[in-house]
Amino acid sequence: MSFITEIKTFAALGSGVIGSGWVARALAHGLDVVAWDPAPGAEAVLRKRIANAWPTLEQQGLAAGASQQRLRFVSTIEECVCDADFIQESAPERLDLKLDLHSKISAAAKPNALIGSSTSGLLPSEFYESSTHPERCVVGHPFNPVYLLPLVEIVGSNKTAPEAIEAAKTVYTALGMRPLHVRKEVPGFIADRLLEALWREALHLVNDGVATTGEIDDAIRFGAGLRWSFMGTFLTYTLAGGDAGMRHFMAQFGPALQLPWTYLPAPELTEGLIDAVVEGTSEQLGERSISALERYRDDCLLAVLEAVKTTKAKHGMAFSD
Ligand SMILES: NC(=O)C1=CN([C@@H]2O[C@H](COP(=O)(O)OP(=O)(O)OC[C@H]3O[C@@H](n4cnc5c(N)ncnc54)[C@H](O)[C@@H]3O)[C@@H](O)[C@H]2O)C=CC1
Ligand SMILES: C[N+](C)(C)CC(=O)CC(=O)[O-]
Repeated sequence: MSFITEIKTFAALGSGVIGSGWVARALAHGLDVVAWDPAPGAEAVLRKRIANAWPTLEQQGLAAGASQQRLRFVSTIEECVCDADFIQESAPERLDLKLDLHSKISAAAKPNALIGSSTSGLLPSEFYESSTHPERCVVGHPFNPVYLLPLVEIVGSNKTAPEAIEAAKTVYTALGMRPLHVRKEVPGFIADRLLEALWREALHLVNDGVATTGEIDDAIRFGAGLRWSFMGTFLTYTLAGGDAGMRHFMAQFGPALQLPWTYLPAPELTEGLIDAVVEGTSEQLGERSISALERYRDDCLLAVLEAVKTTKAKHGMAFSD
């Protein structure tokens, strides 16, 4: 089985937060992009989002021929996918919607064009159930902002060909990403399972009046958040065990896992909790607009990515090591 891995035309279905991020990444990599989104006014919103991200992408370095003008917005699913070499769906997270959409996308697509879904947690065996040529269908779960963060989790369904996983790795790598194959099809995959555990505990802390949303964000951004950009929890805790390493760490801190530090089940999403979270984050946002905050986030991420890259190079490591 062979799949297209030399991509000239990238199709994006759904152009919200994530779909627009894919479009920006693909355009910055010098591809032609065809996009479709059924919402009224979606094209204008998409072009505005791309324009907001473009200065960051220019700073990072555009591929030869990269241009915002190479985006074509079309009015049907079929027009969007029929000539595409690679297809990425970023539609709302609803099983019924994705099932229907993928049966239409896959019927109109070239049979050897890979199809990726941005889903954060739906299972590909379920929503690719009625797809044509399901052997080329995968999840390609990205992280926001898609045009800067390299991680993409690749998850196959029970019908995905192993060659399609390898081909998807090739395509996403060519788009400047760092693919991670999630070998078991589990809800939340790897990354969201971790992020959700943190998010759930954060909501408990707000709900219990222990901390405000700003204080919790401070606890992340001045501590573990800084080291997470270059070292994961397992290696970090190996260092926390001193010269004796992880075995000593487990002996010293393992028993704390039995203490009631975490709640595990999520708190009930009462109106009170929702208000506390919305009010807390509005205060954190202050007078800044969402696009100003996006530009600020992008500048910080560029600086962190550059610093990590330079430092890894000093240690003889590639960025993806
Ligand atoms: N927002 C996030 O942080 C992340 C979201 N994802 C995943 O990306 C996907 C999209 O999420 P967002 O971009 O956040 O949502 P969004 O709400 O920002 O965008 C969804 C877009 O899909 C469009 N849409 C509505 N019906 C559609 C249909 N039938 N076909 C195609 N498009 C349709 C909407 O008009 C909207 O523009 C979801 O599967 C989500 O789980 C993945 C990673 C992160
Ligand atoms: C909130 N979310 C589950 C949609 C988040 C993601 O899937 C990844 C991210 O960008 O944090």
